[in-house]
Amino acid sequence: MSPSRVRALSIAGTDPTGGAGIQADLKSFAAHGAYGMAVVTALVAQNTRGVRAVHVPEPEFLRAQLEAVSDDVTVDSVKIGMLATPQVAHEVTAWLDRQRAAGRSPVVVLDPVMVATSGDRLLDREAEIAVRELVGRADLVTPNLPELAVLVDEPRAQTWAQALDQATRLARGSGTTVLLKGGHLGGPTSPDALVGPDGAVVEVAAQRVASTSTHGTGCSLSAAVAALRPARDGWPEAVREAKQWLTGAIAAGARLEVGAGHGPVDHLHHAPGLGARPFTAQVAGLVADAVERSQDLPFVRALADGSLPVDRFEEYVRQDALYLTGYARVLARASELAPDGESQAFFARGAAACLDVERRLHEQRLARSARDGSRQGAGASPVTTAYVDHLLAVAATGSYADVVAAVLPCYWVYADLGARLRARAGDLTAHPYGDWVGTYGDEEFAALTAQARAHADAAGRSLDAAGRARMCEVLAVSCEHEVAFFDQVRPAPGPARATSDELVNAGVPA
Ligand SMILES: Nc1ncnc2c1ncn2[C@@H]1O[C@H](COP(=O)(O)OP(=O)(O)OP(=O)(O)O)[C@@H](O)[C@H]1O
Ligand SMILES: Cc1ncc(CO)c(N)n1
Repeated sequence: MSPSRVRALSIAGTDPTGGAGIQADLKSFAAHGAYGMAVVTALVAQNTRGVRAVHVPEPEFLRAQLEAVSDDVTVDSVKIGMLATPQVAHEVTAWLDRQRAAGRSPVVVLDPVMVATSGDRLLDREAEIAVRELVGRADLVTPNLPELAVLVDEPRAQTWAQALDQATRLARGSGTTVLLKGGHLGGPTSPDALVGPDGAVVEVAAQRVASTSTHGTGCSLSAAVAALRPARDGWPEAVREAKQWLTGAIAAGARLEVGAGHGPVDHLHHAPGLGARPFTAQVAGLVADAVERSQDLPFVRALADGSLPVDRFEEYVRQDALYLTGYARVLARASELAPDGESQAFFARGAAACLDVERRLHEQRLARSARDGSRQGAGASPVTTAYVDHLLAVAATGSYADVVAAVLPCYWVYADLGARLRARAGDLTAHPYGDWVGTYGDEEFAALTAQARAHADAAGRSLDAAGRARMCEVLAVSCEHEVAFFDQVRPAPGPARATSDELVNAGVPA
């Protein structure tokens, strides 16, 4: 059996701020599914603003690290970065030669690092010659324009055509494929080109991103290509994929908020679910705000202290029953769209429970009007209609995630408000609306709400930023409707404190 992942080794310097060097290489390997390993050539005290100091361990220690890896692990791919001194370059060259002599031939990508993005040197002048020797041992070398100039021992190219000409001579002379990086040219695009030893040129175009998050782009790109190459057909395939990933990583870099200089790229930008905050954590503030505003409404205050006239409570319950029939349809739609059996069953049970509640409320109303001849009241109010229409619109046009976000506030706002009212109301046995408060403030409803939140988080996990934003919008609108729903009933002044007899059947059971 072949191993499940490409085993990739970075031989490079460090960046304690994690944007360049070994640290960037390991992230880049992981971002492309490789198993990452690292041998340190130099310890660099640097950050996004510049290099402060470089410590190069003894060459013997570098050799010991390299041997520790190759004595034990089959290396499929090697990325070589900062070499610092001629001695370091010679050690790496000698190790590669020993690997080849032993019949091992990992893919070798050489990033001829000479200067950091900040402009600081990372390579001795004398080491430049030693790096030229290494080019011939690599399968791919990835110079930027200044590095290419050093490798061909000529002045820096001023145009893309001059750069291609230098790259062609380097490839022919060394027998190594060159990935020429145009990042330093300026202009609206950031073109790169693969130049083969036979002179064949494959250009890999990419949009230039207006961003200062370019610290370690060269490291990250060469590591990505090293991770991809053993699992792809050729250099063009590996480079195109890596470039596309890097362009996204540069664009997402600013949001990391790392450092005040040239910031790092976001290596994991293409895995939005990874490490991102759960959806419910993202919207918890919105829901808390809706609960705050609801609890201060005249209707809710009067409900909590029991001063609400019973006809006002009945009006609320009537609207709630009308709402629940619509809400049940939307829960059924969530069940229909659900990605797995558990969520399918959860929302189907929710729909059935709502219809049970609605039926009970309806029967109580019929019984009451038969008994005392009271009016049954009109149909759905504009406020109720607006809420139900919002839910039905999401159900008709939205994704499963959208529908789950839309139905969530009905659970969440009620559960949190119920818990507060319950705490505020004290002993419910003597409370005129004790049934209602007890139902929404109880642990069972809190558990259902926690499950609904978990389903929303699961739905949000695999979404990109736009999908998440849609969920947030839909939930925010539902929260507004929740508040408006409570606010539609004004506790009219009046003596009508509910009698216990009137209220026996008025509660809303779960
Ligand atoms: N602003 C940008 N937008 C898009 N791609 C960019 C941008 N800047 C650099 N790149 C790409 O990043 C890769 C590395 O670019 P560059 O030529 O700057 O290498 P480098 O100088 O070795 O990088 P570094 O020293 O920062 O590690 C190239 O593929 C280049 O096209
Ligand atoms: C260790 C190291 N390698 C490469 C670069 C180039 O960005 C850097 N800044 N640091």
